[in-house]
This record gives sequence, C-alpha cells and structure tokens, in this order.
Amino acid sequence: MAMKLAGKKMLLAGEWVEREDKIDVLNPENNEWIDSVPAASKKDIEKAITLAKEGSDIAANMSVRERMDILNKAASYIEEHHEDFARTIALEGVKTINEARGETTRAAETLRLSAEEARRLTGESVNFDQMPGNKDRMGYYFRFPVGVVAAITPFNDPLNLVAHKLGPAVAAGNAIIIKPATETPLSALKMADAFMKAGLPKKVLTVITGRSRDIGDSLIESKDVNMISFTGGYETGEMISKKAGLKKISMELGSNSPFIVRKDADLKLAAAAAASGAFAAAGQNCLSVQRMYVEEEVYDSLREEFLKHVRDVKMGDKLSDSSDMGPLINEKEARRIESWVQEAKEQGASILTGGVRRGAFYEPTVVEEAPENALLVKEEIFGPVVLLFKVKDLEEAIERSNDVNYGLQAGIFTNNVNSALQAAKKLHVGGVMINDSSDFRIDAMPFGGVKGSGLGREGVEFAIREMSEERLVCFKITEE
Ligand SMILES: NC(=O)C1=CN([C@@H]2O[C@H](COP(=O)(O)OP(=O)(O)OC[C@H]3O[C@@H](n4cnc5c(N)ncnc54)[C@H](O)[C@@H]3O)[C@@H](O)[C@H]2O)C=CC1
Ligand SMILES: O=C(O)[C@H](O)CS(=O)(=O)O
Repeated sequence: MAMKLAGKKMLLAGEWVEREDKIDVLNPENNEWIDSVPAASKKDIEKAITLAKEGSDIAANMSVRERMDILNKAASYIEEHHEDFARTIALEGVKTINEARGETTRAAETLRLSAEEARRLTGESVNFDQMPGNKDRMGYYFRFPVGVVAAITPFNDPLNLVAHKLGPAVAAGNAIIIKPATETPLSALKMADAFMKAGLPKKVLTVITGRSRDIGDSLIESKDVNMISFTGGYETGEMISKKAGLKKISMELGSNSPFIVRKDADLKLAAAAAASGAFAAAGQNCLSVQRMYVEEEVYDSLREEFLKHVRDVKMGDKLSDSSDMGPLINEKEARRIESWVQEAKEQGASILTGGVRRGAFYEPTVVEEAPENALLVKEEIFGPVVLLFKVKDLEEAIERSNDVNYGLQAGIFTNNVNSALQAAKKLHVGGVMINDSSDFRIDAMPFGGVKGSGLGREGVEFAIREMSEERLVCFKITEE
C-alpha cells in the first residue's frame, strides 16, 4: 500500500480547497496511486485571478524586509522537512531519492537567494542634463512589480523549478498563480504550505491543480494576468506565446545539448562529466548531454572511457539509496524513446549499450553515428540516450552543434584556451561550459536559451528583473 501524502487540497488565494473532481497522482515507476489532487475548473481559475489581482496590491505594498523574512522562513521550513520534500519529489516524479535530496537543497537555496536579491532590487539615477535643454532636470528610475504572474512548470524538477518562479515573484512584490505539471503537483503544494506557514499574505499565492485543457486557456488568455512565466516543452511554449496576447512572457524551453571533446582534452574528466550530464533524472533535463562531437584522434579512447561510466549507471527503484537513475515519467514516453532509437537504428545507427525498455524504464543508451535527419539528432530526446559522433576538427563540431533549432547550453572539453574562446564565441546557446558538461547550473547564474530554447532569462537575479519593470521619475527644478 502506497504511503499517503498530504496534498489533497489545492491552494486558492491562500485557502486550502477541495473539489469533487480529482486527478490521481501516480508513481511513474509502477503506476501505484500516491495521492489525488483537485481538478480545478475554469471558475476556479477565474476566482484565482480576481483574488490575485487584489493580492498584487498587497504584495506590492510589502516592504523588502517583509518579503525577505517570508522567503527565508519558507527556505527554513523546507530545510527542516528536507527528507519529506525529497521523498515527495522522488515518489511523484522521475528522480532517485539522492537526486531528489539534491533538488530539495537547491530549492531552499533558491528561496534564500531570492531573499538576498530582493534587497538589491534597485534602480539608478539618470543624467537628463546630458541632452541640450535639460540642465534643470534630474531623476532616477526604480523597479516596480508587474502585478499578477502566472507560472506554469514542468514535471522534471517539480520543486526547484517552482522555487525559481515563486521566489523571484515574491522578491519582486508580485502575486503569483502557479500551475504545476499535472503529473507532479504534490511538491508544489508542499512548497505552498511552506509559504503559508512563513506568513505570505493569502491572496498573494495560488497553486492550482488541474488539467491543462480545462484551465490552461483561461489562465493564459486572461487580461488580468500581467506575465506568464513558463517552463516546459517547445510546442506548449509556442502555443502559449500565441494565445497570451500583449503581456510579458518568459519561456524556458527544451534543448538538444551538444558536448564537444577536443583532442587535447582530459578524456577521463570529459567521459565522467558526459555520463553524469546525460543520465541525471534519466535524461529528463533540459540541459542533458545529447550530442557528443569528439575529434577523430581521440574518438576511440573517449568512447571506451565513456562506455565504462555508462555501464556503471545503476537504474532501479527510485527510493533506494543505491539507484543512480529512475524511470521516464510514464510508459508512453519510454515507448517514444524506444521508437526514436529504433528509427535511427533502421537508418544505420549502432547501439553501443542499452536500448532496452522495461515498462517506464529505459536503459542508459549510447547510439553511434545516428543519421543527421533522425529524430534523435534533430529533436530533444528528453530521455537517457546519448549520441556519439566523430568529427575532424573544432569547426565541424561547432557547425554541427549549431545545426538544430535549440540553444540552451553547450559543453566543451579542451585544454586550449583559444579553442575554448572560439567555442564561447561561436556556439549559438545561452551558456557555454568549458571543461564541464552542458548540464552545469547554479541557481544564481543567468539561465535561458536562444532559438527554440526560449525567451528571457531565469536564475534568481534575472528572473526578478523579468518580473519587475522600470518606472522613471523625472524632476523639473524651477527657480524659486
Ligand atoms: N529551459 C528550462 O529551464 C527547462 C525546460 N524544460 C522542458 O520541459 C519539457 C518537459 O516538461 P513537460 O512537463 O513534459 O512539458 P510540457 O510542455 O508538456 O508541460 C509543461 C507545463 O505546461 C502545462 N501545459 C501543457 N499544456 C498546456 C496548455 N494547453 N495550457 C496550459 N498549460 C499547459 C503542463 O501541464 C505543465 O505544467 C522538456 O522540453 C524540457 O526540456 C524542463 C525543465 C527546465
Ligand atoms: O531544466 C532542467 O531540466 C533543470 O532545470 C536543469 S537544473 O536546474 O536541474 O540544473
């Protein structure tokens, strides 16, 4: 019998409410029932938006010190209930308990960073007298909140990616409505609880659970929502940006990350970094290493070293301390990956290891020389599959790295500073990691992509900027 978690109610403008219509939350590993959450209706969304509008005035009038105190208290609550949060992430999502512990630690840190950044949310003075005829003017700008933020989050980091919306929204003085992924609502509800216990005024926060088809459009299209902060897949992001109309949007979408290994690189470090960057969260990570471009002189040695690491990855029970990798979010996704690998195989690719599915689990898989037009090469795999390619030089590696409609982060291993700088200049992505994999991130750094990987930047300081706007104040001084 599965353990029952709190989470049956959703948070509507600070009130915990139930609904008769429910959505079951299942453990992707075995389809066991974990809990159920309310399926919100269109009426619920409309009410949440109306109350959030009132909440936005309350939030904007909270002093910076009040915002900081609430964020720090919510962080402390998560730290005090660390294992409980980690178990929730691991049960409802795809992460192993060790990965879930790491995410919990990061989520608390993201909130503490938000508290710190709240005190730095300032403007600057403006020299009006730089233009002729403005000698008697002086002024400054400050930042004010956007109002009501609607945040839509994915299943793969069900706590920390909620923290990346909620922390900055509160720091900037906004009200926020969060719609977590339908598969993983429990972590977000637990975070909401942390904020209620920390004293966040009620109307400032809603965490609404429901089916996207019932509530998605009302949230996205509402004229009373001032900003949509979305993290998820490209197609959903594109659909949202078309429906949103004239409002701020920030989009953190998927990717298909390249990882370049030059002949002068430390191959042992490169192989270890690639394996860790490819199979975290079973590859369900927007930064996951997907395409490895390795110079021909070192290709065989790198491949051998990399395969050793891949074969060491222990796939299994998410709650076991000894598991390195869990399942896909559901069997349908595992079947999709299986079919993409099969398609590449039929077109001549070789499977060096893995390639086997058991229910929602898919073994860590390495595919060699997949054809350029295969789905595995062009699209985001979002699963535990890595592609290996031999290239003749850096130029070819960069050209092929850029040849997709994504550009979140890239990694390059080299001991030549010139190669590193060339890559930094020419890779068309939001972040270039030198002697690290594409999967490197700290929560304070600017984070986001180009092309189909998104619009705008997260990372606490940058998300706060996106969730606030400049207001200019100009004095015309008159002689007494
Ligand atoms: N750039 C980044 O920071 C990150 C990007 N991602 C991307 O997210 C994707 C995986 O997450 P998924 O949850 O499968 O993505 P998804 O796009 O299917 O869903 C994301 C969110 O959008 C909601 N949604 C779906 N259809 C909607 C609609 N019609 N109206 C309103 N909301 C709707 C979902 O319920 C969920 O809350 C991958 O592409 C991954 O790369 C994931 C994590 C971080
Ligand atoms: O988006 C992802 O898949 C993750 O956000 C990357 S990270 O924040 O866990 O590093």
